[in-house]
Amino acid sequence: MQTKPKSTLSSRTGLAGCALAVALVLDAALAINGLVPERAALFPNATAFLDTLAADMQPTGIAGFASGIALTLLLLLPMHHVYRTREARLLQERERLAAHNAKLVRQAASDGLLGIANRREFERVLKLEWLRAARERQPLSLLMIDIDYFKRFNDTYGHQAGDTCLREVAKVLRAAAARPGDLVARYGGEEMALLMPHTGMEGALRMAERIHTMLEDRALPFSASPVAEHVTVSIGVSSMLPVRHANRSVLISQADEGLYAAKEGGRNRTEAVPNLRLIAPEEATPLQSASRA
Ligand SMILES: Nc1nc2c(ncn2[C@@H]2O[C@H](COP(=O)(O)OP(=O)(O)OP(=O)(O)O)[C@@H](O)[C@H]2O)c(=O)[nH]1
Repeated sequence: MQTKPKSTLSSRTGLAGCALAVALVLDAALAINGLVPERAALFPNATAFLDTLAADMQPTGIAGFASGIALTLLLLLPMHHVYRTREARLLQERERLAAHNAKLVRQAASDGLLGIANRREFERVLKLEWLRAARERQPLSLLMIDIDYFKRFNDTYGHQAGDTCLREVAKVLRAAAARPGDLVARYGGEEMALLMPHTGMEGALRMAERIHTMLEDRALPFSASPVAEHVTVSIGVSSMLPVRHANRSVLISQADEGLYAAKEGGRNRTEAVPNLRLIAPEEATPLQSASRA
């Protein structure tokens, strides 16, 4: 004896699916037989096939509908898998390109030999920091650092040793300038620059002294140097309170002047030309006026 299937959601859905399938098949059969009779004569086998299919669909019921679902899933699952795999591959590729792009940006901004910022990056950051300092009414300082008698160093030890020396000095500068906003850059040849936002003349002079001390401790041998047994540098310092529309190149030219004075004064030393106050007096806060007095 046959038991009646329980009226569950799945059996009702199965029946609905079956009814839909039958309806579709009958509709197709009617279309061939009724709507286009002259053409139906050309497809007697098709009509017979549809009749058989419609007849077959009825007794199979839920099983027919389930197998339809299974067939659909069998087709959809591999498609889903292909889609997910392709999506994962695209994500990987996007991450790889982003990393490569970041590397290119870093390379474009840094000096290939020393691994510090290059001149172009220095100019870019100087512009930003100048405007920021003007907006925030904060001092901006710059050290221009030049290795003493570097031509003689190259002549004595060779160019490769000269390159190593440059790298070591750059390392010392990076170690000395520990604040996140500080920027160490190769300004040209054996001349390097250290830009220090939020730093006044006093802090800049302290930083210069720290560099001399660290180089003394590092003691890179330079027996042919007329000023010491080790590699030394001369440093020019400039520090100012920028205003937005003033020419920022004055920060560089003042540091250059200081550097020239340090060289003239015997090298292995720091010189600073008097602080040029670029901030307009009416813009200064009482605190700044006091610190500048
Ligand atoms: N090895 C090496 N040498 C460089 C590099 N860039 C510049 N130089 C050398 O640095 C030297 C700079 O010499 P000068 O400008 O005459 O100055 P100096 O000999 O350091 O003398 P003072 O600065 O007056 O103490 C030159 O011999 C350049 O060839 C570099 O990337 N590698």
